[in-house]
Amino acid sequence: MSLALQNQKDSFGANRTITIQGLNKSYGEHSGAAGGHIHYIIKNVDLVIHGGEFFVLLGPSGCGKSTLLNMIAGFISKTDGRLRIGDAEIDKPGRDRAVVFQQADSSLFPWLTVWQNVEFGLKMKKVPKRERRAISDQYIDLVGLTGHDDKLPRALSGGMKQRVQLARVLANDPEILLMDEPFGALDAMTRRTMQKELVRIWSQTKKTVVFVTHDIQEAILLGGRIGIMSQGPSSKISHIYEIPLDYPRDVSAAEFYEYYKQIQAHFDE
Ligand SMILES: Nc1ncnc2c1ncn2[C@@H]1O[C@H](COP(=O)(O)OP(=O)(O)OP(=O)(O)O)[C@@H](O)[C@H]1O
Repeated sequence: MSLALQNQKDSFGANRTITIQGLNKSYGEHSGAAGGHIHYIIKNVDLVIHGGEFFVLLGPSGCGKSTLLNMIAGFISKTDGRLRIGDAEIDKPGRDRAVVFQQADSSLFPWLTVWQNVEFGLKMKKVPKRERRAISDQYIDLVGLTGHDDKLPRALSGGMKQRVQLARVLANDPEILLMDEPFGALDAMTRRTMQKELVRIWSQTKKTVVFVTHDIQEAILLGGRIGIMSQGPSSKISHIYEIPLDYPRDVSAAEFYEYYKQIQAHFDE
């Protein structure tokens, strides 16, 4: 492991803990027969995500997973409650967090090559060119894109673009990676490859990962813990499953299927 990655690995700890207490999000106030009520998207969310853990938010479509992730990102303001990283209350985006979106296309600059996209944030931070190149090369290598440095995004497959997005985010060295169904637009085989790669990258960098999905199998493949969000409105974390299986995980293993059945039954209740 390179020195830069080792340093990142050594630097995580309690200051990266995400603590959420009584968090509410509502949009607007609507009149009702009883004289008015507030429409809550999420209500009374309590959750602690530890520094360095791989935490999955799993729930049905529209329950509020992206809303919660975007609140942690600082893109969406809370209505009330507490949301902290370490001791700091979150009320805006910060360099400690980065978001990986489902559509890599909308986050990459089409006129920049792979390595220019990856080094972009470093350039904005005025990191010297030689250092930028070294850091970019390191992350291009980490995501398995060595040899594709000079290609433009239009010459890449969907999976490769998602790797570029990941390398760019990692090059900025955020402490927390917020991933919103990042593999949702990929075909099944590429998706499986990317899931394996993400586990490998996470185990090397030990970033805190908060990963949103509505796919139970993906949640069990990736998550150290899985927080189940209830159907909205007024969604909350209804249960947390610990998944103590070793990585890489085998979807055909009996233990894997046991977790699948338990979680499926949770949604069928
Ligand atoms: N700006 C907004 N104003 C009003 N309602 C909103 C706004 N943004 C999101 N919502 C509502 O909040 C709810 C939760 O949306 P969100 O995108 O967080 O769900 P999700 O679980 O991520 O869904 P999916 O899995 O389909 O992406 C939805 O009912 C949505 O219509």
